[in-house]
Amino acid sequence: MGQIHALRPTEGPPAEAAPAPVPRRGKLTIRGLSKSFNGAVVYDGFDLDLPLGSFISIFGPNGCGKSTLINMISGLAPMDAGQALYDGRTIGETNISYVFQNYREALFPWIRSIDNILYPLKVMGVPRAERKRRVEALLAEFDVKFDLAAYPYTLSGGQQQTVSILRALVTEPEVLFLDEPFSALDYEMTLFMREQLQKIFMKRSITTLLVSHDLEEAIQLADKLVLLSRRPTRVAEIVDIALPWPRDGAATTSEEFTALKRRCLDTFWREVKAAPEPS
Ligand SMILES: Nc1ncnc2c1ncn2[C@@H]1O[C@H](COP(=O)(O)OP(=O)(O)OP(=O)(O)O)[C@@H](O)[C@H]1O
Repeated sequence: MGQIHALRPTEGPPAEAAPAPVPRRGKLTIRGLSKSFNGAVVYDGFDLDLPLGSFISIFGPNGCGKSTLINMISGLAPMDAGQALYDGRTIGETNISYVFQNYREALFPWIRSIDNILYPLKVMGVPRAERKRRVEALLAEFDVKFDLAAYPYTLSGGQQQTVSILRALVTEPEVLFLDEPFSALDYEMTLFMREQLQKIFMKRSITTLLVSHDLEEAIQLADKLVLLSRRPTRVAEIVDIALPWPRDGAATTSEEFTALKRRCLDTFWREVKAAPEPS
């Protein structure tokens, strides 16, 4: 998958004239999704219903199709068959942002970090005063500890990914897709980013779909954890994570958290042992 930063401008009048976004509480409905690569079936008639306005983590065995799933339902990759509807609307009618694992290739190196963040708003034709308002509002929520006037290549990995995430959020998306956004960061930075993301999510309740290889992260951030099987991929289990927010590092060692992790691991190992890894 190319490391692009997908932004889908809202259709209709310029953002200044648009009303404040109303959080949607409908469902993301995936029906009859099928996908094969060179004859290898990844999905075959896959169905899934998820509540909008929630933080959803997607976890499963290596190569089961986690990225393929979010790429298809975000419109970045074609489905062979099936559809995904957001409260009854297609992805083309929904305002989304996507953050990739590889932040280095996602940012424009020739413009300053702040201009990377502002870029989608410029493309959308948002007037200057509104652009300033949106960025200031976002920066008030996100603890940025570095100079946004710096060029991306002068920043650390965590700082660059912060810029990517801010750029994704500044368009006030209804749905945010995150494909292993922290996997290239060191542990300290990862913990900090998880905290920042929770702060944003608690305030904005953006529908968020996170693909993670890290079960602790997947549980810590999610309202619901979707556990996938081996290919052809189906839903092995959907686990409700009803832990109080925010969930700091200490929360991940609580008895309740540990029990949830054990339950998810039981399902994971059952699925992994039930079928050999496909070639
Ligand atoms: N563009 C492509 N062309 C051919 N095969 C692909 C393509 N994209 C994905 N695949 C294959 O589809 C399967 C699912 O890939 P995908 O990257 O979605 O899985 P994943 O669960 O996200 O993987 P990982 O756990 O390694 O991150 C894998 O076998 C992969 O090799």
